[in-house]
Amino acid sequence: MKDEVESRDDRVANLKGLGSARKRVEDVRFTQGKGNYVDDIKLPGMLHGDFVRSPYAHARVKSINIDAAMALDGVVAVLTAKDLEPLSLHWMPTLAGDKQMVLADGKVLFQGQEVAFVVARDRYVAADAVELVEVDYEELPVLTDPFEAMKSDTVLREDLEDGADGAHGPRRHHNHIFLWEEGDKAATEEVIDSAEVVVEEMVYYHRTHPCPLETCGAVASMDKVNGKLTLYGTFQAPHVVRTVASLLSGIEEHNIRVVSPDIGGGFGNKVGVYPGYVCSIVASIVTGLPVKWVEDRMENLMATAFARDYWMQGKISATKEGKITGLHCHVTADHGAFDACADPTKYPAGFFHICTGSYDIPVAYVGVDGVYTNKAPGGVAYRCSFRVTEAAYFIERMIEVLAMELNMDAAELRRINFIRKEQFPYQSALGWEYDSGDYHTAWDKALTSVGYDDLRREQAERVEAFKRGETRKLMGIGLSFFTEIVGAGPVKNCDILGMGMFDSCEIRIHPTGSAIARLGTISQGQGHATTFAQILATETGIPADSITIEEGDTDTAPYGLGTYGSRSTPVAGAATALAGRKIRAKAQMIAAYLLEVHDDDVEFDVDRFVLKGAPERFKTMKEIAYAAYNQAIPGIEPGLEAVSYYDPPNMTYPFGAYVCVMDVDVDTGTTDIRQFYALDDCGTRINPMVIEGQVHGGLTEALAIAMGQEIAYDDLGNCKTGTLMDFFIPTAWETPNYVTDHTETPSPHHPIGAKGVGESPNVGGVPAFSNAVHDAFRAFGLRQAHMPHDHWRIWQIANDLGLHD
Ligand code: PCD
Ligand SMILES: [Cu+]
Repeated sequence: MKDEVESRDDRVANLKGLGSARKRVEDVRFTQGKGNYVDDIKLPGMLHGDFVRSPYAHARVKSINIDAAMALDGVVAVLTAKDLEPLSLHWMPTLAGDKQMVLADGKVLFQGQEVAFVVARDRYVAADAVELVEVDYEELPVLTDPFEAMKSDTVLREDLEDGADGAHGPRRHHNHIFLWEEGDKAATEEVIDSAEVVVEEMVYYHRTHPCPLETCGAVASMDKVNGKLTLYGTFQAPHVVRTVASLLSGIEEHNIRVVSPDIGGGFGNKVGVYPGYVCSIVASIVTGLPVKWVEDRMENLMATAFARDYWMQGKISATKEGKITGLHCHVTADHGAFDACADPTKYPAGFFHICTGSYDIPVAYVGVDGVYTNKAPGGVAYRCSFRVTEAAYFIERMIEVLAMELNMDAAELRRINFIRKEQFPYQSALGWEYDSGDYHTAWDKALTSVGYDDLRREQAERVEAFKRGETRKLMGIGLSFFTEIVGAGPVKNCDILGMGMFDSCEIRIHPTGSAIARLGTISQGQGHATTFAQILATETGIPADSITIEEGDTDTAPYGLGTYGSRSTPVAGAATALAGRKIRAKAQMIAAYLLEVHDDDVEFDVDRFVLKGAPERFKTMKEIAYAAYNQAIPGIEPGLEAVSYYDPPNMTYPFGAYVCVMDVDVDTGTTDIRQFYALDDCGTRINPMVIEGQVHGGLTEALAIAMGQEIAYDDLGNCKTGTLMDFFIPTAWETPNYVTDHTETPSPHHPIGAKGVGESPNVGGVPAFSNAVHDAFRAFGLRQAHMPHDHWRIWQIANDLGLHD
């Protein structure tokens, strides 16, 4: 009997439960070319769609002639707004309460906007036909600057001109979308006006793009005989897509099946609904054949959701000793042509009001003005839970600027303002309740690990050597301490298009003691098949290797709001733990019956229920599972299944301390990252190896954003960064070696104490990289220089500071 001789440690190890560095089970498939992505789906008779897109950023569409395209052999249909109008599908609702043209209706508002949808037997024929569609445009004045847009007579959204009120209250101007405010404005202004020290700065977080490896795509298949629509796609929220598709098309929701197969990275890009999805569905309904639409890289960069583009005007006040007294922030948010921002409905600026950061700031105010311009719509998280990276960048820049003004060490300034351990749960001035944290411990650990004092000494010597003309390289120490807010989250204040942001897990234990669990979330590479099985292993005593995790098929998975905003662990992870506990509760009754004792006389131990005080008498979970299906147990129904829907009482607040040490070449503007240290605290850690992978990935995206990646436009609204020749994606060459570390402060309200981690490295990483660049020039008076810090811009900083003279 192997079981009896196995030690308890062996049994724990065998589970591969919480805390074990279990290898990612999905990688066997991915590394052997066996992944199944949208473009791998090939259905009999499948047609292919491709878009005619606008070359202009703002133009009236005078006419569209499809004759030549239709005449091309292999072309089945060319859809324009006129075809969609009778179905009321020429416009669609956005996640932010605005509406967006599916196909150009009278005019175009950004370069790359969808004008017509060609459907052909072959992807290449479709592309050829796109060239044959003749569109007559009349160019209109282009607005690419949100400050200009708010003054201009040019009306971008003619459809809204009469309506004074938008989805989030009154609009001040025809190009204004909303003003959203939080905090006490009057009290904040009073504190700042009478403060001993005040600094003011404009901090710009430029427009960028998630640019996942796999672009967005969908395959729609309408089975007219049975009235069933199947939609495969790169969806980060498959259930929401099903509900929206049902509401828009009128097809009953049980007749729609949405499947997210393997996804090659999401990063927020695949949260929203795009015209390509709608057009594939319509085309499949019209033709009766499956229709595939997969965008190419240029289309992805130019037309699907961008991220950031926040102009943040800040004021921060403090005492002479450096105690912060107030924070004021006004944001001008460039949303592009339609407000398609992916945020919980009540928060048009996401969770930007986490911008007081990790500091105990007594009073604060934030106001965000959303503005229309002739740029692509979007405003997605891109590895940050709804505008949290903007907020963290803002406060971490303001802290640095304040430290300069006070002539103080920036690490010390942070230390004296951190929320103290005993203040948690902490109520922030802008309304959040931080669940738990221990910032001082994390900060001290980080600074000790990097040898902070020695680094500062070396930096000071370097500045002296530079002044003596002995070196042309400066040294920057980039500090960042961040608090994230993830796990949306309480249904009472977070919903998307009216759907409360709970999440779910359903588990079914098979007679032989293995299991399948399904969740309302969907992995895009995060490793859910690995980690969620670990939660269940610890909760149910069934080894992770015996549990299949399935996500993404709305016909089988319980309803959930999907994966973004690092919500899977805080919300679906909690549902998973609770579903596991329901299994365990039933298993306890079965075990007691089998052992012929009272329920309370048995207790759970790793993978079994043992008789209290007599652990040699036990029933393993395997035995219990078998009994659940094969014995008639009085008062207990057969089977072993559970489902849990979880509405979190609060969000979780992971945090971290990052340090980036960088050498900057004053003459070439090139940078060399010597060291990058990242300490993350995400509460209870499910899988340390997955966490490390998440941190490496997130830091590399942060590096990209801070050091070169941007979506840039010229004055005519031409997108200048529509290919990977111009849009920076770091390779192994630019990417430094990261040192990761952690502290572990559990969330008090999460069943297993876990917080999210996927987004943290972006939120904390961007300010660390950017602060390093700024810090290198601090001795020469640099206060604020906008990202991305590419070589040319760094060279310019040096030049403006007179360092080339
Ligand atoms: N404590 C803890 C936490 C966590 N974890 C792990 O880690 C991961 C993550 O998690 P989270 O944080 O919860 O998150 P999720 O929800 O899952 O996911 C999401 C995220 O995720 C990240 N990561 C990643 N990765 C990959 N690979 N891919 C991708 O795509 C991605 N994305 C990105 C993003 S961007 Mo947004 O969407 O923007 O909002 S959001 C996001 C998983 O697996 C989990 O389990 C652990 O272990 N522990
Ligand atoms: Cu965000």
